[in-house]
Amino acid sequence: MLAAVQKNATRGDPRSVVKAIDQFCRQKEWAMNVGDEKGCILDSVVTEVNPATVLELGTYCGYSTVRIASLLPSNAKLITLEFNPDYAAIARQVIAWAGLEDKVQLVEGASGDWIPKMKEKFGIETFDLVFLDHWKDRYLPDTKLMEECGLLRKGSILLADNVICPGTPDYLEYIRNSPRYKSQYFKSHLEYTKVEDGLEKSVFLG
Ligand SMILES: O=C(NCCCCCn1ccc2cnccc21)c1cc(-c2ccc(F)cc2)cc(O)c1O
Ligand SMILES: [Mg+2]
Repeated sequence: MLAAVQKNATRGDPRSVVKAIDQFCRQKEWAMNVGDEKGCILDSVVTEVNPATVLELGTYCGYSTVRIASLLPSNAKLITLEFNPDYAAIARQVIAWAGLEDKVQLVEGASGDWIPKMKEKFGIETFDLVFLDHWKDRYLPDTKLMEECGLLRKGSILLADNVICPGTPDYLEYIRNSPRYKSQYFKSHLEYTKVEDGLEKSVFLG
């Protein structure tokens, strides 16, 4: 995938990086990027929220990192967390090829360890937008952890990938029934397939 980006995408052009990855995943080999269809929904939410601070849980190869960072205002910060060092190494190169390294801080480690340290380590007060795309059984515990650590403010937006496939039933149950969130489901498809999937957008009400 990285070779395809370096071969087919223009340095400093995030859109060409996104296009090169999508082409590779359609023509050569499937990969678990959010993809072009759900990616358009992600773009519209990022544009609408126009966040100053973003947390992405699950960098993978940096596809959604590039999509988000390319839409951020100049002073905005995106912190992206990746557990797998091999994925992180690839993502750093993809993000650099897109010319977005100044907007992105890639951190290696587990969400459960890093979320409690966000304030002290990165001088973050609260996140305007959180994109959840990591282990599906961590969406719920990490959302509760973010609440407990005071990382969400009235109006913070959570956008969760894969709420249908692979699925995050406990997260959906919680977020859709909690009086502290207003949720909306964006029906779509699993990246590069016809299988149903979707994004759940939730506003923290404080
Ligand atoms: O598993 C998925 N993503 C998570 C990958 C591992 C994340 C690890 N990680 C990263 C940061 C981090 C921080 N703390 C702890 C752990 C952390 C995923 C899977 C599918 C999928 C796969 C097969 C299939 F047949 C259908 C669908 C599609 C997606 O879009 C996905 O996102
Ligand atoms: Mg995903």
